[in-house]
Amino acid sequence: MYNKLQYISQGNTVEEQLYNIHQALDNGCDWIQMRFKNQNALEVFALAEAVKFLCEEYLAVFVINDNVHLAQQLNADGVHLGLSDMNVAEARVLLGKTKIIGGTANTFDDVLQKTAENCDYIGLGPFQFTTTKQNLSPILGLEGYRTIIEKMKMKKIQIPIYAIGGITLENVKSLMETGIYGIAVSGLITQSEKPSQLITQLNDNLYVTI
Ligand SMILES: Cc1ncc(COP(=O)(O)OP(=O)(O)O)c(N)n1
Ligand SMILES: Cc1nc(C(=O)O)sc1CCOP(=O)(O)O
Ligand SMILES: [Mg+2]
Repeated sequence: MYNKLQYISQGNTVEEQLYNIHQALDNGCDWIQMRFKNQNALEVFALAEAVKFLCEEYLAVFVINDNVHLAQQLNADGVHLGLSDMNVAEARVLLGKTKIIGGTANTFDDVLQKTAENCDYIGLGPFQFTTTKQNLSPILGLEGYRTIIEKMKMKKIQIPIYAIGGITLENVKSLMETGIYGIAVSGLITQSEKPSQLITQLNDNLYVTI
């Protein structure tokens, strides 16, 4: 099954992105989502080629945010598609059955739609306010996850749910208790001064054996 911790990359230049992604890999992340928004195509391609190589070297999953054609061109492991990106069905035709296609949700109706589209996982957020992404959907908070996960259980929907948006180490235990599958984080890992210790602590809270 999928890793329970996703690192969503950040950085304003190819160099910054590569540094942050390399650091995440070096300190134990094994699922990288390359998220490099509003850049020119050549820079994005150059970064994606380098990240593909790094992820192969570290045996990490390599997912590209938004750009299905780039994921196809580089044979990435998958893509993450938001509510205003290419639809899942079209991406599935381009990428095929074996690639990972994740989708964004903010409401239970979004979850129903992503499930109907046969997404492989859902990024449900935002958990709380974050400056990493502009134009956030309404903030869910713990109660928002509890409500949506409960509705999923009633409908016997079992698609893996990743919480995303402003997540800190202190939030992980209570988020997992809502029934989510895992978490996706960006700033927490990027800005950490002790990334190895942080990633170990995150995984300790994510892979809790009962
Ligand atoms: C795991 C995960 N969940 C949600 C998102 C947000 O995707 P999207 O809504 O397309 O917004 P941008 O990331 O494109 O700004 C994500 N990237 N990853
Ligand atoms: C990429 C993204 N999508 C979100 C959503 O709510 O769909 S929140 C978000 C930013 C996640 O970064 P950080 O861990 O630094 O808050
Ligand atoms: Mg997107």
